[in-house]
Amino acid sequence: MPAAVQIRGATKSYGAHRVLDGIDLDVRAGQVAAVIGPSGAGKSTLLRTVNHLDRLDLGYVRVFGELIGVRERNGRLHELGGRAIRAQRARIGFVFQNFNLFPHLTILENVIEAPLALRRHPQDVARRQGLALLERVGIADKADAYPRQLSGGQQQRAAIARALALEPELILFDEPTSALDPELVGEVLAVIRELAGTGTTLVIVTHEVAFAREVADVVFFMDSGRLIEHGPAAQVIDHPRHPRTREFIGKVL
Ligand SMILES: Nc1ncnc2c1ncn2[C@@H]1O[C@H](COP(=O)(O)OP(=O)(O)OP(=O)(O)O)[C@@H](O)[C@H]1O
Repeated sequence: MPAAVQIRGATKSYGAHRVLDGIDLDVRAGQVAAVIGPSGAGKSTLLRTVNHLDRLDLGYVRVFGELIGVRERNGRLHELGGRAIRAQRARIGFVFQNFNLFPHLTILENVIEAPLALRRHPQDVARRQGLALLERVGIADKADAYPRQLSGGQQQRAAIARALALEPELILFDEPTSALDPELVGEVLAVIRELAGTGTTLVIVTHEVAFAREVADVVFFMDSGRLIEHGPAAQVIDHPRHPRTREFIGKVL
């Protein structure tokens, strides 16, 4: 079975600033992976390359064996077209820091938009499945409300329901709780915790190191565009080997 996510030689610069510097990373199918590290380390950029929201200068990403955003021809990588990239993206759930719900659609409409447009599910089937997902994240009573009428925690739970609606085998979370007031963080982590037990592969960029230790099978510590250390959560967080990891963990825990 191919790795759920395989990243090789990921390198990317903005101008003279090398944001990703030759990263190799593997996440096995069904694993929960957490990516931690200081601000500016390149965590979000790395995550965004996994569904080609950001493009690599060098290296490649495979998701379940398939090259993402590029194809190989004559030993070189060539960009795929927009339609092919969108089709790949539809198979990968993505939860953004700032929810990214459509403001003009109700919560239920947000959740069923992709199944209706991409999977051509009949309206009643999509609505039934959408309501079940909202039930699962605990906001079924908000189905007909608009995003602005919900708290940040409720909006993020709606965004998770939306990510689940296409039944992805892989879900990427980009700092899902960092835009939330502290008292709302727990309700979103509870939903992610529940997902972590279901066999879906999750990759979570997070500042919540204690949460990473609790749910992650594998933790990746990044600094200055490099992958410094990785391994089981108990090792990387409780017994870090690298001095830079030790310094970071010492500050945040
Ligand atoms: N579109 C962009 N243009 C220029 N620089 C960028 C762009 N996106 C990110 N960067 C820079 O790349 C570096 C890595 O950013 P990234 O958001 O990936 O880090 P991060 O580890 O996720 O940080 P944080 O935890 O603060 O979100 C930062 O120095 C950031 O300023």
